[in-house]
Amino acid sequence: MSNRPRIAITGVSGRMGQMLVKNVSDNDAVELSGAIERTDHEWVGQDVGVAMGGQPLNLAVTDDAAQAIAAADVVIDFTAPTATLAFAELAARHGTAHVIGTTGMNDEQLASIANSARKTAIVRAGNMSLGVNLLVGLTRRVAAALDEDFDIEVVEAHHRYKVDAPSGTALMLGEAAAEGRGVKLRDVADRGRDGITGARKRGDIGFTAIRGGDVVGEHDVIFAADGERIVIRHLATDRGIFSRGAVKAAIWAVGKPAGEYSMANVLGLE
Ligand SMILES: NC(=O)C1=CN([C@@H]2O[C@H](COP(=O)(O)OP(=O)(O)OC[C@H]3O[C@@H](n4cnc5c(N)ncnc54)[C@H](O)[C@@H]3O)[C@@H](O)[C@H]2O)C=CC1
Ligand SMILES: O=C(O)C1=N[C@H](C(=O)O)C[C@H](O)C1
Repeated sequence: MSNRPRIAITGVSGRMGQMLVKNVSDNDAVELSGAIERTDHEWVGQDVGVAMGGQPLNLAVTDDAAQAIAAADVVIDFTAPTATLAFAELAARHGTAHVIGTTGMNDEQLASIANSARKTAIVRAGNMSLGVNLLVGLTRRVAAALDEDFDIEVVEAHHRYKVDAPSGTALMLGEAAAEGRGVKLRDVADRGRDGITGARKRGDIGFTAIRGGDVVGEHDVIFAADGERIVIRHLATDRGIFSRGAVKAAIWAVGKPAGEYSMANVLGLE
């Protein structure tokens, strides 16, 4: 009997799901114990390795999330908000740790996640890469050092299939900038300019989203003043950075007390 952490992965046919299956099954320190997809998905019942076009991994894709989550120590979840809420409730019921990469959740959905985190450890981040989580700290510090003569804009670009905007990462960076300035993002966020918008309001934090092609994920935080501009940039070229971060978070989360944690906690950045 192995005592390696047993990891279940949700949405295994997805862009992130497939990357996670590969990283977890290649990692000798952990065991891939569950491969979950939505009911009616054509992969359900097939070996997950074969469904991905590779060698068998001796694990069938299941739509029985309750059973797979109950049998795991930790579930890694990059799917969609409503699915993630249901997985969080299952993880809480079974005391399974939960790593959430899903973005696009509204305030009510985030409150439901916080409720599940009263019963199990949840690591949630709009971006699981080391680089972006370093950038978050940097953005907070630069925003704290500058006054409102510097207009803050967050610009992000992603592939044509992304369904939410601004990206989870853009919102993390916006939150960090607002924290640095000592304001609430909800009071200063300017999202979706169109038409006669009027001049920019001093102190606002603006968001712009570009969608196209196969862009993995690009984020700029711009501090623009009269006569100078600071740009902090992160470019992702490989989804492996998110996936490896999520596996690190999963190993870290096993055995942690109930609560909601960030990647900064996992990476020891705070
Ligand atoms: N936090 C981070 O570092 C990152 C977060 N993401 C986020 O992860 C999420 C997924 O992204 P992608 O993999 O690109 O999307 P995708 O559309 O390729 O994959 C989503 C998968 O979830 C599955 N799914 C949906 N509902 C389900 C359910 N009820 N049960 C089981 N499976 C279900 C779909 O069938 C699909 O396979 C998005 O919210 C994205 O923004 C993506 C990359 C990095
Ligand atoms: O949907 C994606 O692809 C990504 N989503 C995350 C986000 O919303 O920030 C992280 C990364 O940028 C890729």
